[in-house]
Amino acid sequence: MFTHKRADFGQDFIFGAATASYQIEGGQTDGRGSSIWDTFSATPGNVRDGDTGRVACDHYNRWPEDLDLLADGGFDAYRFSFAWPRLIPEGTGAANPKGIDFYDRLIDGMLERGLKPFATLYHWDLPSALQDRGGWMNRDIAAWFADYAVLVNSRFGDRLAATATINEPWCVAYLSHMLGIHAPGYRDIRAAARVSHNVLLTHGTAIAALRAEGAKNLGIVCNFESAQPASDSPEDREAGRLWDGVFNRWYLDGLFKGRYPDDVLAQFGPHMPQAYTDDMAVVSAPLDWFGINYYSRSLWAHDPRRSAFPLRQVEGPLEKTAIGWEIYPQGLEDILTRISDDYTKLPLYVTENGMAEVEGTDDPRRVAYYDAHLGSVLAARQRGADVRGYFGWSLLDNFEWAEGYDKRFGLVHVDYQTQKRTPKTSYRAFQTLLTGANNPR
Ligand SMILES: OC[C@@H]1[C@@H](O)[C@H](O)[C@@H](O)c2nc(CNc3ccccc3)cn21
Repeated sequence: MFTHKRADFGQDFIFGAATASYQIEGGQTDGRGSSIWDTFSATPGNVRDGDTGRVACDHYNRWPEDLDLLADGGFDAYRFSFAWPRLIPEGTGAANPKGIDFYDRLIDGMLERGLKPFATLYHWDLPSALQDRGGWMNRDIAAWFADYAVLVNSRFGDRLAATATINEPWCVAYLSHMLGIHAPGYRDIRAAARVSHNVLLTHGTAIAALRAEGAKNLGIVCNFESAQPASDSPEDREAGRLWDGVFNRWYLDGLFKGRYPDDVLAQFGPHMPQAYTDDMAVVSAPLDWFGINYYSRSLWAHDPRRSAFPLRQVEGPLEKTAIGWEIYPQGLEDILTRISDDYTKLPLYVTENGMAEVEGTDDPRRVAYYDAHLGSVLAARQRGADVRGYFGWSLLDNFEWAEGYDKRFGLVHVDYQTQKRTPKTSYRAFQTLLTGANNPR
């Protein structure tokens, strides 16, 4: 079990678990439109074992059981995402009544169980029809997304505890348009530069539209890692700092200082959209809270072979998870205090933290991982960071993007042949922390 007690976090601290629509819902029916992850995963070579989200955890049909797992575990909140193609199949235009009905029932189901709905408007499943129109590379996506956000707010906003516009703009931009590892799979510095701006412009445009509708408790979720040099050489120290710019400072500086970091701009060079500086007031729109996803650290060395972003990742020596990420709890304390000290005094939520582990329901390593990272949250709070909540990633084993179903992050095991859910030891650890009991269902 954990070494911490619920009282250590204060009575108002929120504990939750997180998921995302494409990773768990399945339900490619009832008017849901195609998403870029449907097409990306259907393309051979993009996802391990050719896995897709066609069925996933069948959450579209099994959501009552999954909400029961959250309630029985003693969680206060559920971080979920809306599937844009389920609500507006073509991305713009007519809404899908069956999509609205699904999320109506899901959100009411949370409220009936005393779970606070923490919503994310976009967790990577862009409607394919919008990709046909340029997707994130088209500046018009800001208006398309704002209209979608206003629809969500009009139908569900009065029941949501908190709303994030976008999950992990770095993944939407760099991972998906520079590295090509996620959908739509571009490997193009010009696309990456333009999307790195458009994704934040879209966020800010949606915030303005939602404010005009009277929406409250608005934020964004960004992913951070502790970017460190692979050696003490000046070149490697510069490489570590540049990656910190790419992964962390681009978003922190953009959102909270209204400017992009010069070292990253220098790498993007002439590929930035013209007059992007005119958008920075919109990009840095005031927020009500800020979400931090943290998993690990990364080590970087100078790589002179590369004209842009001259760096390469180096494998580190620390214990690793089943997805190969080093276990480095200190990095969570560091990023929380850095954001609080250098960027914003907004309420902070750890909106994702967790680890991939080999299949099985007894997961002592994951218990130790969570215990250590919860300790980092406490340490950051003691250093003045206003951390208001923590969400474990993930409630369920699920579709892990390019890794398919091979990598399991769940507190609850899923047998994909039978869809049987089985709480793991780590779920029991949270249940004991949150309810004082270890009451197997
Ligand atoms: O990979 C685990 C989770 C993933 O399932 C979530 O959908 C996503 O929000 C998420 N973000 C990270 C951290 N960022 C990241 C870094 C490299 C590749 C992919 C994601 C991890 N995760």
